[in-house]
Amino acid sequence: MISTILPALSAEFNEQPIRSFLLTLLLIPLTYLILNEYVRRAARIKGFSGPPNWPLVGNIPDIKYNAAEKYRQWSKIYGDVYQMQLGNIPVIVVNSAEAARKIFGQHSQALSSRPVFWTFHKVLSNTAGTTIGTSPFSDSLKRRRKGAASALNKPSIATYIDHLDVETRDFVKDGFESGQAGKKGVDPMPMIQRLSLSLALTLNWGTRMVSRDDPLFHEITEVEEMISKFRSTTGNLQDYIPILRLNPFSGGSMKAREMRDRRDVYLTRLNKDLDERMAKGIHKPCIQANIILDKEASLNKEELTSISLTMLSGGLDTITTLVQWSVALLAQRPDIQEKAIEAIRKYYSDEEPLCDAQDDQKCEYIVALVRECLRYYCVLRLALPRATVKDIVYEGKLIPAGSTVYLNAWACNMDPKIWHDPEIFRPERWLEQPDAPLFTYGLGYRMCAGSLLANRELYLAFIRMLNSFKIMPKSEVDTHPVRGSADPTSLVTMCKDYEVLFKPRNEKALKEALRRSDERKGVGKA
Ligand code: HEM
Repeated sequence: MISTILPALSAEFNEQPIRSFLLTLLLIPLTYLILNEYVRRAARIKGFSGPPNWPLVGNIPDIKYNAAEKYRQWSKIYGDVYQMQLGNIPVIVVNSAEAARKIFGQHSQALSSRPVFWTFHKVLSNTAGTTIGTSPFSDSLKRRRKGAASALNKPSIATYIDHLDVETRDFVKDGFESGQAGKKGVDPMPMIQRLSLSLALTLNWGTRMVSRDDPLFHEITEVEEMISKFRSTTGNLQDYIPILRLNPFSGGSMKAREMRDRRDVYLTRLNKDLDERMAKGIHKPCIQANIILDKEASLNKEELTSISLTMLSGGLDTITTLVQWSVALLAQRPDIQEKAIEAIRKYYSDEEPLCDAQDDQKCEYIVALVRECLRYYCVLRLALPRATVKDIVYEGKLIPAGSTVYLNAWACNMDPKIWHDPEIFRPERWLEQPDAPLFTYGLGYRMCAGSLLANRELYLAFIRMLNSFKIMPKSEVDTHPVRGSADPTSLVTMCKDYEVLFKPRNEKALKEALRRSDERKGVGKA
């Protein structure tokens, strides 16, 4: 048959070259579309229903904005667990507390991997550039997780209290000074970014970020923010539509490479500075130095860099955006601030605005307030995507090894079977139901390794900020977690820019507390 078709085609080309050329131009993409459609359909996971989807792109156009909320709405039609398709890749989405417990809780090991994305893993990162949170399962990941887990467990955190003390104190001082004691509006975002970054640098490299005027502050926050965008599960079309990877001028890939190069510069500088201090014997104890000196840690250079990156980026976009949303809400809710002050007064007077840095979350209302902020402003709404390494059977249906699974932490936090009023911001719910599940840190084997540190950091920052200031709105901002999102396509949800007034509750006591604390710690020590 081919022996008759080929000569016929060849004759057609010779007789009608332009028509044949145009026809070929049309036929190639059409053939690709048909073949790809076959591949896409074959990839679907049997037995799981889900929303209808488009050829080539699947459900990408449907979930471009506020994906987690769209998934939550779909769960009302297709059930708690359904599948949708991003380009060629089918994804199982888990939307309720009960289903999350059954799938992520009972199959922890089976869900121990992360999917590999073209832009992030193949263009942006090599092993050294991949954080623990974005690494697929491997022996190297197990070693890196072990290193990070021992640096982030309870006994280790107890040794970081001095650092938490200095950084949260400087956060309050920044609010007081840049806000001119409540007279000038301030944007709290850079303040909290400095806190998070300085803590990460101290814990990891033994060096502080004293001021937000430092050019390194701008470089790291800008690059890490851009890199976080490349981790967007919907922003990079070439991740799901293989043919787009052939485009050598892809703006996404070029930008990703530029960010990788810029990140390499500051990582090399931070590592080199620490090496020099270690060689001179003047370094401060820190995670990198501990691992380098630990002969049994058996981590290679790439793995060490991966841990540094994890420590650097782990709290940078999560803690910062959470505090940004929370301060905006508190400014608009004087009633919650009053309740917080009433609860704080059981332990600290207004003469002690900085409270006690050693306080391990004894004020129950502040603990409840932090948990409610984490629930309501679940910043990583789809946690981090998981890949299965073994088959899972859920309600008689098979999720085969190698599948991608999303935990819709946002929907689980809003589960009406757990809460009768999930849409309302109400810290008291955590006093009424202290054992209720919180999904913001994920679930199972790959759950957030930094949650204990984050909780302690948030508690101290909140109690000090609330006992030092009455927070008042300076500009308007929508604090609704969906409507108010500044970039509804982003992996990490943040609110729009705004300003607040930090009015000291007792200015004299605050000045004195900051002065005494400066004296004790040595102001601005790097
Ligand atoms: C409010 C602050 C934070 C939030 C909301 C948060 C949230 C998350 C989430 C949702 C995951 C994925 C969990 C999963 O797949 O089930 C994760 C992973 C991770 N987080 Fe956090 N995180 C926060 C702060 C931190 C901090 C401060 C650190 C470290 C300094 C950290 C280190 C990690 C690490 C190492 C992982 C990867 C775990 C793994 O893949 O094995 N996180 N985080």
